[in-house]
Amino acid sequence: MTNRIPLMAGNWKMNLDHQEAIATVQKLAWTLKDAKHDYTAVEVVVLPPFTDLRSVQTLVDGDKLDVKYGAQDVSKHSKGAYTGEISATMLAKLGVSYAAVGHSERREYHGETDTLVNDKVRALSAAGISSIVCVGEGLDVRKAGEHVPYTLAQVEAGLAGLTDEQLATVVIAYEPVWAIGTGEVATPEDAQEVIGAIRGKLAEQFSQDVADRTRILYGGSVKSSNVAEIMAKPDIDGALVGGASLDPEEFAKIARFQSHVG
Ligand SMILES: O=C(CO)COP(=O)(O)O
Repeated sequence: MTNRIPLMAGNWKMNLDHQEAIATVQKLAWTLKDAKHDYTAVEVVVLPPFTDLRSVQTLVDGDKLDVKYGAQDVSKHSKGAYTGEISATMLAKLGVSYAAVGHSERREYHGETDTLVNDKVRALSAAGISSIVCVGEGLDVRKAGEHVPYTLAQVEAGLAGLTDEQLATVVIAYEPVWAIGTGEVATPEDAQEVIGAIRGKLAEQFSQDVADRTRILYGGSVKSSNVAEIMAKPDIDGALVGGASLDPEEFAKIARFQSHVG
């Protein structure tokens, strides 16, 4: 038995300003309260744009909400002349619990590499923030049947040289690029194949203990209608949800996936 607590994280991407963020998190928290959601059984996290974080913090602290929040990216640098960057310590000061790193959109549009991902994980760990390290193959790689080795290489390089202490703050999200925002969800079997392989890789690269305790999420067109079958797979510990997380009632249903299981 493992004690990996399922994690449902909503990546808002570049959507919802700080006022919309307040309304959305309020609605999410109320919906989950009505459903008597047990946050110790399924952790619920939102990843709003940076400009929303202070407002979300004020709401969460003021109303003592159990919803956690995080960032979609972070700088590898700790401070200084890095125009436009946001440091892990700045995020920690805003009560941020998680930050995504290496999202495929950042890899594609901002040239983010596995080496940079590795530096960002280190910076976040030093600030006490959990990384959600995103990996996953594009359609060409999938078609070539290379999706497992491709994704495992991202894991290997992204986490290279990390200590047990640094790994303790890492969550991995497997997001096949062809399933992001396309409505084309990987089958639960596809997701389990790669996520199971990632867990095997963690055992080989680090230890069985690290493999057993690290949470690995699936991301790519997750909705309330498909989350339960994805979560039924043994190695899948949660979901990184894009579009569907912008609707707080839909995202609450995703977090309540167990109530859909027979
Ligand atoms: O990229 C994603 C989450 O990080 C997935 O996005 P969608 O859920 O919109 O496919």
